[in-house]
Amino acid sequence: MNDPIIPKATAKRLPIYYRYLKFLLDAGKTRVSSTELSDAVKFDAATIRRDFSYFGALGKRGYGYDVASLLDFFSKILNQDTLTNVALVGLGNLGQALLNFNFHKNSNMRVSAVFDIDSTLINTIQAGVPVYDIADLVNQIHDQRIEIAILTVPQANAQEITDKLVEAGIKGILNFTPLRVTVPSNVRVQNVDLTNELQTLIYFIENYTDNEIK
Ligand SMILES: NC(=O)c1ccc[n+]([C@@H]2O[C@H](COP(=O)([O-])OP(=O)(O)OC[C@H]3O[C@@H](n4cnc5c(N)ncnc54)[C@H](O)[C@@H]3O)[C@@H](O)[C@H]2O)c1
Repeated sequence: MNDPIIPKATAKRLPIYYRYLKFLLDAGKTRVSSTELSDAVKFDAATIRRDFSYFGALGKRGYGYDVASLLDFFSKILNQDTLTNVALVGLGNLGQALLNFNFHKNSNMRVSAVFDIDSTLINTIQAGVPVYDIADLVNQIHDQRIEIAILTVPQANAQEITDKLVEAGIKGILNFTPLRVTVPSNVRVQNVDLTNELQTLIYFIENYTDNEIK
């Protein structure tokens, strides 16, 4: 299926909509209004209506949105129907935490291969996932057809490992290292920086009084 081209900000809100709609469905709710959704997910109702309109999902006045069909639609866009195997590179403090978490709330993606240079970790199974020598990265990722990697190595090794991931055919990298890695245009990098997030939160708390924050 060809995904519709949607604004990045809308795409970022999709998993949040998805989680809440799943919660509603599990709770036996069949429909939801944009106002109810707005209260739950804390985006204003107009934003939600605009977001949904990108998918051709138009709520009916006095009825709202049909939960099951929205969920079905979002799950296709978010690829929830197919299992996504993810590689984790760097099994230190942060890598261990992510591996133990292993996206259990979302049964459609999981870390299925770990890579490290530490000989005490290589060829062991950690949290049910095999740990490979970093020297095998290109071969393993290629053979296992893994397209997404989480990068939790020291900053000094980040670019070198990124280059190997690109060589192996990775399409997306969730980069936790502070380095803004360089990749070719066909590879997407999503940077995660908890310090930034915390600073942003502090800024909003100090500068805004209510929930006008998007
Ligand atoms: N984004 C954030 O909010 C955030 C938070 C904490 C840490 N970090 C970053 O995440 C990274 C990991 O942090 P940490 O505290 O887990 O570090 P760590 O030192 O505990 O772990 C690093 C791991 O990478 C492995 N490693 C080292 N060189 C490697 C290589 N060439 N190939 C494969 N594996 C290699 C090490 O053996 C170790 O297991 C760092 O870059 C750190 O700055 C980011």
